[in-house]
Amino acid sequence: MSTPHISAAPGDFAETVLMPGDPLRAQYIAEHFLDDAKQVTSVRNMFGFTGTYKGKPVSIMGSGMGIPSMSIYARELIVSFGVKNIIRIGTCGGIAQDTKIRDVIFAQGASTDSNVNRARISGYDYAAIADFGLLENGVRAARDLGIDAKVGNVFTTDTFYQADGSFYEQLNKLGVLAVDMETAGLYGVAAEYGAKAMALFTVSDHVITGEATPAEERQSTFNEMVKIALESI
Ligand SMILES: O=P(O)(O)O[C@H]1O[C@H](CO)[C@@H](O)[C@H]1O
Ligand SMILES: O=c1cc[nH]c(=O)[nH]1
Repeated sequence: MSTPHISAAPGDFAETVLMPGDPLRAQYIAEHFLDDAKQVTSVRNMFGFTGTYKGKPVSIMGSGMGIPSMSIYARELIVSFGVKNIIRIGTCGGIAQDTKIRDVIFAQGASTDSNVNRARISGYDYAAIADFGLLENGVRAARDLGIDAKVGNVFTTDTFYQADGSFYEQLNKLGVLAVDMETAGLYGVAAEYGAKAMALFTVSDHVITGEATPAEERQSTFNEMVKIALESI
């Protein structure tokens, strides 16, 4: 079976798919964390893999950057490949003062400057939220691993390079923890097509203080988040 953006056979994807933005991270996770991983799609180099983690089937696939890219893959995975749970594992920019680089953040809800969710309900605001069960399992897995993760509202933006940095101060005043570029779209697609979704991130940089994770540390902090996501399944 093929969709415009995924070339795989029926049954090639597990019911649960972990989605980092970067397809090479998907490959890294498949190679380092899964048993018996096999590549199931590579259209546009958006690699997808299926294997097992502690005996449980799981797939990993890149989402690309931004709501449009994530929405295409999430919709095709759910509607055409029977995927039931999508867990985004990404990086984010910290906003809240007590959000530090390397922290792990769970997106309980995702506000956005995108119009995609309003378009789903006649122009009204839609509260894009994580599936509670996936969120609960994720937070529990983090606790069990001794990782002090934060849980709260994030902001999904279409604009990585904001014209006016004071925008982040407004988000900060409203208690928004961090910024990413896919989560509100993922939560909307999952709701529309009857699947479950949840997102967690590693803070790679702080958009107010300018602090950033040194390149050599990015992999190890990223690994912690992957472990949380896999243990939560
Ligand atoms: O690390 P990923 O998952 O790609 O996530 C973040 O990084 C990208 C921007 O650099 C955006 O996709 C943003 O959401
Ligand atoms: O979307 C993102 C991800 C990381 N850092 C940012 O500033 N934005």
